[in-house]
This record gives sequence, C-alpha cells and structure tokens, in this order.
Amino acid sequence: MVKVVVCGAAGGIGQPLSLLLKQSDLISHLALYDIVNAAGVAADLSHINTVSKVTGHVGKDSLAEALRGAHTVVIPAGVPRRPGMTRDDLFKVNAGIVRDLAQACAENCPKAFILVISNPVNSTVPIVCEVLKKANVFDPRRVFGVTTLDVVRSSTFVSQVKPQFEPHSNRVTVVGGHSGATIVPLLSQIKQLSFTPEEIKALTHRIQFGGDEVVKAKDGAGSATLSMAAAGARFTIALLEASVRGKRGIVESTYVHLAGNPGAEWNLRSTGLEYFAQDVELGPDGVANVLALPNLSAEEQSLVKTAIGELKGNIAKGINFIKEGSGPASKL
Ligand SMILES: NC(=O)c1ccc[n+]([C@@H]2O[C@H](COP(=O)([O-])OP(=O)(O)OC[C@H]3O[C@@H](n4cnc5c(N)ncnc54)[C@H](O)[C@@H]3O)[C@@H](O)[C@H]2O)c1
Ligand SMILES: O=C(O)C[C@H](O)C(=O)O
Repeated sequence: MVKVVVCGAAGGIGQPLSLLLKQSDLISHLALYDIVNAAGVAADLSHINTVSKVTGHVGKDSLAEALRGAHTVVIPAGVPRRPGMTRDDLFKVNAGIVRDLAQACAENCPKAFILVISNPVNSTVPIVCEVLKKANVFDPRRVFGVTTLDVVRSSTFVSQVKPQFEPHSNRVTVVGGHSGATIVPLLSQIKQLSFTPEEIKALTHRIQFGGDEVVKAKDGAGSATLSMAAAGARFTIALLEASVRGKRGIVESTYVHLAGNPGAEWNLRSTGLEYFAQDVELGPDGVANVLALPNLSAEEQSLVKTAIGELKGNIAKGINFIKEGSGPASKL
C-alpha cells in the first residue's frame, strides 16, 4: 500500500500535480488535503480509470486522517508570488502553514517522505526539519526541497539555444537553492556542448529568473503551476521508483539537509551550509547518496559563492522561526 498525500491539493499546483500522480500505478491511495475544495477535486479525479483510490480531506480537522499511513507527503500549500514580490516575501504567510503541516506529519506519519514545494523553499525546508527535530522524528534522508523546476527549465532553455540538446532526455545539474541568485545551473557539466561566455551568461540569468518570467506573464494571477506540477510529479515518481520499486541509479537535483545524509561531507565542508541543493541519488530510504560538487568553472565558483551568502540568511530565517517560537500563520 503506497499512500501519497498532496497538501494544498485544490490549488494551482495541487490540482494538476494530483492529476499527474493519478496516472501512476506506483500509488495505491492518493489523499488530497486542502483547507478548501479538496472534496470536489478528489471526486473528479476518482473517476479516472487508474489503480489508485482517491480520497478528499477538507479542513484542519481532517488533516490527521489524510496523513495517517502516508508513504509520501507532497506540500504545495501556501500563497504564490505576485509581480514585484520575492519568494522571501511569502515567508510571512507560508512559514506558518508549512510549520503546521510538518507538525501534523510528525504526529501522524513520522516516517513519510516529505517533499516541500511551498516557497520560499530555501527557508521552508529548514522549518520542516526543525519541526521534525523538535518532535524527535527527524531523518535527513526523508525531507526534500523540490527544486526540479529549475532542472526542467534548464533542459528547456539550453535546448532552445542548442537544438541538438534533446530536452526530455538530457538533465542539467542545478545546485544551491531555489530563488534568484541561489539557483546555480552547472552548464560546464554538459560535456557534449560548448557555450560562448555570452550564452552562459544569458542562459544562467534566464534559469535563475525563470520563475519571474511566469509571474510577470500571469500578471497577478499567481506563479508557475503547470510546469511546477510536471516537475513535482517527476520528482515524486523518481522517489517512488527508487523507494517502492527499488530502482537504482536515479539521480535528481534537490535541496536537502546535509548533516547526517550519506555522502554529504564534502558539500557540507565546501559550502559551510546546513542545507544545499545538488545532485542526489535516490534509494529505498530517500537520499542514498549526496553527490559531491563537481569541478566548477571560475564563473560557477563565483555564482556558488554568491548563492552561499544568500542561502545563509534564508536558512537561518527558517531555523529561527521554529527555534525562537512563532505565532499562528499570518496573512500577506
Ligand atoms: N518549489 C517550486 O519550484 C515552486 C514552483 C511554483 C510555485 N511554488 C510555490 O508553491 C506554493 C503554491 O502555489 P500555487 O500556485 O499552487 O498557489 P495556489 O494559491 O493556487 O494554491 C495553494 C493552495 O494551498 C491551499 N492552502 C492554503 N493554506 C493551506 C493549509 N494550511 N493547508 C493546506 N492547504 C492550504 C490553498 O487553499 C490553495 O488551494 C506557493 O508558495 C508557490 O510560491 C513553488
Ligand atoms: O517564481 C515563483 O515564485 C514560483 C516558483 O518558485 C518558480 O520558480 O516558478
């Protein structure tokens, strides 16, 4: 029995993500939780003729039931950006939402994999980990910041500049975090391609600020939802392939707690950070191996240095939110 729970399932990401997860025969129960409308989304999806049972859970009183027995919990709950906002501006509202969902996971499904989509990911992942640490149920192998959209965008944008680069089957490693300058695509690792310095600069900028492109185009109606659903489903299915089916050699870039994770010593020492996104091999218990940062070009070294500076503050903000005590979730 593989139960996957989507928290925020009625939202812009939650609905298409749930639809994509409904296609997977790795999932036997898809539980959809939201503070509104999850019953309707669940009824609708439940008519699709695939193997999983779908249940809807609306409101805080139904959260425990939604989470009980979960193998994996995916969290796209919270508010998205509008033009002019940074992801960090979302902290005020989303930090409390993510904290409360993490607390419910600690109580109802302490061994579940937790996949955090809600922004700002650089801070919400530390929030989840701190809540689980406080509850004595933290396993660093089981908590992931979903940065797959940066990888998806990288493949797409590189293929638009280099048509011989097939976007579906070629992956680009993206390290750092998930916001602007903390997103560092390692274009030097694409060994089959060569780029001019101008191409590197333009591509790096587009990947770092791809989210802003969508926020601007949606003009007040939110941020990336459909591409994020595709990216979120890709990461969730990759984790299920590794953990349920026992498939080996699956590597995805993701933002994880470094200390205590297999293979993470090098990145822990070289970044000096508690959390960092990099290529991770997935396995039966989640993180099987954190891959060491490869040799970086001079430009990439400088980008990583800038990312580290920004990540330090983002991480401390998330940790302090739990350590120093935080009130109820607030409004924007
Ligand atoms: N990691 C990434 O790459 C990435 C990409 C895109 C968006 N995001 C983030 O994902 C989040 C969701 O974006 P969206 O476009 O789906 O927003 P949305 O407003 O369309 O949907 C959010 C959903 O969360 C629900 N929700 C609010 N509080 C909740 C709670 N306490 N428990 C459960 N559900 C709750 C809302 O009812 C809503 O249905 C935002 O924070 C956004 O910034 C992350
Ligand atoms: O840009 C955003 O706010 C949403 C998301 O983080 C993205 O990268 O599209």
